Amino acid sequence: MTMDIRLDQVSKQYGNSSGIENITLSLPQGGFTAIVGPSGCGKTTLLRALAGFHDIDSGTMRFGDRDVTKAPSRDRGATMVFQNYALWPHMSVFDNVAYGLKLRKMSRAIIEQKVHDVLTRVEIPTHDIKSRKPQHYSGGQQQRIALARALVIEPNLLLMDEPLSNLDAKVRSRLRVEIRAIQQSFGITALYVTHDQEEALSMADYVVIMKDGRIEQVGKPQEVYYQPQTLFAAQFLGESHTLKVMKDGKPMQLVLRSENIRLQPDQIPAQLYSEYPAVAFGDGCYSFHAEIGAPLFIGSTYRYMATVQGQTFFVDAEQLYPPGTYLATIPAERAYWFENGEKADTFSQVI
Ligand SMILES: Nc1ncnc2c1ncn2[C@@H]1O[C@H](COP(=O)(O)OP(=O)(O)OP(=O)(O)O)[C@@H](O)[C@H]1O
Repeated sequence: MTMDIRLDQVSKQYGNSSGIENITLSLPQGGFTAIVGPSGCGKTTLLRALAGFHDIDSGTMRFGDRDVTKAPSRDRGATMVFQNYALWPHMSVFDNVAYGLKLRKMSRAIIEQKVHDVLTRVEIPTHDIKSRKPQHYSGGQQQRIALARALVIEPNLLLMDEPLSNLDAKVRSRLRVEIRAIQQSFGITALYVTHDQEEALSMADYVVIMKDGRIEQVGKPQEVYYQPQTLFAAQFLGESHTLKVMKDGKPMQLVLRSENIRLQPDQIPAQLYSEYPAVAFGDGCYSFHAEIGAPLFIGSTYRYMATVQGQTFFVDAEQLYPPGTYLATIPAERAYWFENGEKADTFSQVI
């Protein structure tokens, strides 16, 4: 069975260091929610609190209609998939997956059926699962076995803690698609922790951005990427750069992403008549003059190091540009403005 999961004002401290603080979050039934954030921001603490692996200091957690705040882990019906697979090496794959069913005292025939079914759904051949141990499978296969072990007990909530970080890039991108498809086919509510923003954006229905134990922003992947609500969210996602600039006569922070900047050759040197560069607005774009250095070929595009009054940022472009002075332009809807760290309303005037 799967259900809505709700956390209200959940906090957990470890001595003086705060793990998570006042987390209020809903995980919609059957949805895939990814938590992303830098190391130490509290992602694992939140997952472990939901799993019931540790007590929380305050707040409530509900699984559907049920308050599980004080419920022991085994009564919550949440299962966890770990980075290191955590399969038992001395047990066969069959016994690994069957373990949770045996604890629930199911009949031998039902266990056989369920183990075969779930392994088939995660595409592990079942003819030799009683003789093969997990370590005789590839990393990607071991993670699919771990997923099968978590899913076979039909949990209310599937928790995944950086399940792909031990795998190489190619296997990782394939498993992203596979895990997402498996989650959808089971219709299970899932919470997935990663520090990889691409993973979060590409897999999830909802992305939670965390910083210092708190939630910065929650939204659909496109919302958090294109409409960041905090300076941190804007800086964290994408290849982002923060420039201190003058806008409408005020010093402000402009967060821009390398892929959104267009270059036009220009002879005018960077304007040096204030402490920070001045940004102009016209034709739906912000623009300023920048010095562009030699290109670096990074695969599908070139990356340029750009400088404006001593501040550097990268521009990604398919075209080859010789080093020199350029007008850098950014569509207004892709320019994120902050004043003293607070989101500023986008206002557009020619300056
Ligand atoms: N058992 C513990 N004892 C003391 N402090 C802890 C403990 N576990 C976590 N912390 C602290 O709580 C904060 C959040 O840790 P947590 O492991 O939840 O972060 P994370 O976002 O999962 O990090 P990472 O991406 O590095 O795994 C960190 O400051 C961490 O040092």
